[in-house]
Amino acid sequence: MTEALVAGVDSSTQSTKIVLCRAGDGTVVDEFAAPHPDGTECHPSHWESALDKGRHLLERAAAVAVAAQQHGMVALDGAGKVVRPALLWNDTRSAPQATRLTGELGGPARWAELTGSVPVASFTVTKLRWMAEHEPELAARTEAVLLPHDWLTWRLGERRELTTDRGDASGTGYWSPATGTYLPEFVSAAIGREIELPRVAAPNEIVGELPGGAAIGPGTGDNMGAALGLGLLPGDVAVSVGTSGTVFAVSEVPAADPSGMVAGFADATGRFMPLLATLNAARILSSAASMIGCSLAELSELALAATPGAGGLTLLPYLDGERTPNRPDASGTLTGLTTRNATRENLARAAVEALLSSLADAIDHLAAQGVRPRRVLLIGGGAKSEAVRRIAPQIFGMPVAVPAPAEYVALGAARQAAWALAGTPAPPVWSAQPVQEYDGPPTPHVREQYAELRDRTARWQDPREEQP
Ligand SMILES: Nc1ncnc2c1ncn2[C@@H]1O[C@H](COP(=O)(O)OP(=O)(O)O)[C@@H](O)[C@H]1O
Ligand SMILES: O=C(CO)[C@@H](O)[C@H](O)COP(=O)(O)O
Repeated sequence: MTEALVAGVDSSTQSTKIVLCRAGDGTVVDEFAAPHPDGTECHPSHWESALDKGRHLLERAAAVAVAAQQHGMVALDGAGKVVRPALLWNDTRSAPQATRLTGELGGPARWAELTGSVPVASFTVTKLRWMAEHEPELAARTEAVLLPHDWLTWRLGERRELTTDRGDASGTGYWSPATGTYLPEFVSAAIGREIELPRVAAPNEIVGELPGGAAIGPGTGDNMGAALGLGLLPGDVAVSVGTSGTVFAVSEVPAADPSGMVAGFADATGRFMPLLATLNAARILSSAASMIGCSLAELSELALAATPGAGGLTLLPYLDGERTPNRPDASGTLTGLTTRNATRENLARAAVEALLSSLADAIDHLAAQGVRPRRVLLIGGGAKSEAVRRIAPQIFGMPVAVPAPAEYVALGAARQAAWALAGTPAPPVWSAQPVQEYDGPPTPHVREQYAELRDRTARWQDPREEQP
């Protein structure tokens, strides 16, 4: 009898990826990828169209599950129609609403205690408030709100029931990882009334079937999917260089950081997942490559040809504002430029060092919450860069393990599908990917250069922020 196949979807900011795997050990037998519009808002129909192009993989699966970019606001009317393009995790227009909601509902400490996080513009709850203030007629038509993975799962299952999972629910700002319950008063504070929220399914629950009978798992947020796909263990810290930069770990206890740096999310297996997300990551590299007029591969070679510190050239990579730290109005800044260091190599190096310094700050904040990395795993599209791999240990001050490039978010979704199919208490044990170790001499002066620029610009780029 041929072994059952399972399919996992990753509907992320820039593209849709699907893997078809053997349910028993996760061996990938087929893959698919298709771009969809990125930006900071996107009509969900584009995600569905991209997914439909890969439906031939889903039709070979006995079970499927969808992981997707977190936080996006998919507002539905009473007939289940999308009322507006989804505002996405990287849209910063609701930053003022995040500030107001934080103050109205007890301040950062209470938000952290009740929801695990202090809301910034990424969080769904702030987008609901933005819509209520700026698009009242659309808010009045909104009868339910879903996340991107919820909506795709609902559409795949022929709209049987609105469901979500703990992992993605924990990024809304109106669900509590500590109690596992919704906070309807937070939704009412945002949109002015209670609206329908998806039921939070169990981590391995079958929540629907495809027309051909394949089971559909609950799905999850993309970072929760990546943790499941990596088989992240306590002590591991994942650093993902995708459209977003994320630093996360799995934990047996919920996090609650009143500073707002660490988001206290839930994972996809019933545990917790403290996480920091930056708005700028892989696109720091593509922007630098565009400025220099080179490919990403050439950018890597140029960066490796320069010396640590880029001759004093330092980039603050807040190209679209920044989420962590919460500086939505910031912009990128290049400093230290002289006739001596103005080279393509130094600009490429400064871009890589900016990306990695930003992520090193995130690792430090996670450690301050008690999550000290035993091992750092580097994943995401940006981890394909040899310069990123070789410079990361120097900036992080510790060795870095780079698993073989794979679509870990989609793999995690496929593993969840296999878990739902098996109905076992724990997810199936899948073969771990081989890792390549990178190490190098620490270069603390690079982070000192970065920290000085980061802190100096905070004083003049974000006048709204309270200065210490
Ligand atoms: N060799 C490379 N060097 C640097 N960046 C890369 C490389 N390959 C892909 N990327 C970048 O990785 C990003 C996509 O990574 P991915 O993890 O798939 O992101 P997401 O999950 O947000 O779609 C793109 O911005 C792309 O430019
Ligand atoms: O907002 C977050 C995490 O809180 C982002 O990680 C989004 O989930 C987008 O992920 P990618 O498109 O970068 O995978």
